[in-house]
Amino acid sequence: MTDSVHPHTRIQVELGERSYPVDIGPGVRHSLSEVVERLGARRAAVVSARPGAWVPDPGVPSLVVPARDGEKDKTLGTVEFLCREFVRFGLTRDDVVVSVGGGTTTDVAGLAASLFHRGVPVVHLPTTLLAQVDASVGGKTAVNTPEGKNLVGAYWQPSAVLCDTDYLETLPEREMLNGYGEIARCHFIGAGDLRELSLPGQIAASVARKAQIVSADERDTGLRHLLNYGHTLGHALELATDFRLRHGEAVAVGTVFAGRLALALDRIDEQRAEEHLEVVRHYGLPHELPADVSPDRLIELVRLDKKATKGLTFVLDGKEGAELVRDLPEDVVARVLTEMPRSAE
Ligand SMILES: NC(=O)c1ccc[n+]([C@@H]2O[C@H](COP(=O)([O-])OP(=O)(O)OC[C@H]3O[C@@H](n4cnc5c(N)ncnc54)[C@H](O)[C@@H]3O)[C@@H](O)[C@H]2O)c1
Ligand SMILES: [Zn+2]
Repeated sequence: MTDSVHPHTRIQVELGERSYPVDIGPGVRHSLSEVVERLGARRAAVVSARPGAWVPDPGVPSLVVPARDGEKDKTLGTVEFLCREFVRFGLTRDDVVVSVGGGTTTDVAGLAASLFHRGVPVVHLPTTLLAQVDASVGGKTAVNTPEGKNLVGAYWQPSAVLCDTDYLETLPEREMLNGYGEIARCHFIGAGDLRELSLPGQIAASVARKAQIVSADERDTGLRHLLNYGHTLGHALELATDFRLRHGEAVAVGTVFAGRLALALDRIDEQRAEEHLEVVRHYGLPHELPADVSPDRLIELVRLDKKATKGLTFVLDGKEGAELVRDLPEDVVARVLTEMPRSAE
């Protein structure tokens, strides 16, 4: 609560010396110059996918490098392009990289920052709901190769994240839904019921839960699995529909499925399984399997998921909360998939 002009919420990601604040609220982008000053940076390279008017003044000499959101440009080629721009500008390790854009831009700029001079501080200004609640927080950065998504990356924690909710004013409805898919899954991984909160409140609560999980397991060797709630089937659905379903939509269907699978395995009762459907529907997200995907195909894709070490592995709700459950019986998974509600087309 340090911004004198705009009310905002601050969530601290606790990681010892690498701890950082995530500020959430309308207008928080304007505190960029304070953040840059606190970091002691003399210059800033601002990688922005948004129009110039949305890029706040960093308060120091800066270079704005135009970027494009989207998976197509989330490549090592873009990382190289950015690094070369940084060199030409004379950016040093004592300066700062700023990203302004969706999760694809925060990912690619974050990776460039991690590599340039073996690591320059980075400040993210995520402009989509998904990037505000998920991609910009937690320090995972990555780019795609033609073989697959997020195959090349690094852990590089930002020095600060400014989630300006004003950015969301221009965000298309479908992109809002995409972010709600991640907010909905937070309900089942310990964030509690966020349905009655304001949008900034929902973002703050989702970030707070992610911050707790990341603090406990920065390098994804345990608790961080929880963030994949709904994602195992979600990833399979994205692939099976050739990305016709957006990530958050696929995660929403995966969340409903996770509830039904946990019920089938007697881990939760019927009411809790029903809550999965209610939460997903509350946010206006899809809850049915698309008509044209077969359970067999989905199971095949789940097996290929990079997070699945062996057998069928899902993050499932239970009496003590969600946890990673390995080696699930294939016949049960197949039956629950077959019994899922189906969309008409
Ligand atoms: N690093 C992580 O921990 C992490 C976590 C989750 C997701 N991700 C990554 O995030 C990416 C997805 O992020 P995304 O959903 O933001 O996608 P995105 O960056 O492609 O942006 C989605 C769309 O929104 C548009 N857009 C962005 N901001 C806008 C605004 N303010 N107004 C209007 N339009 C706007 C973009 O032009 C784009 O068309 C994926 O590549 C995924 O791998 C990373
Ligand atoms: Zn996700």
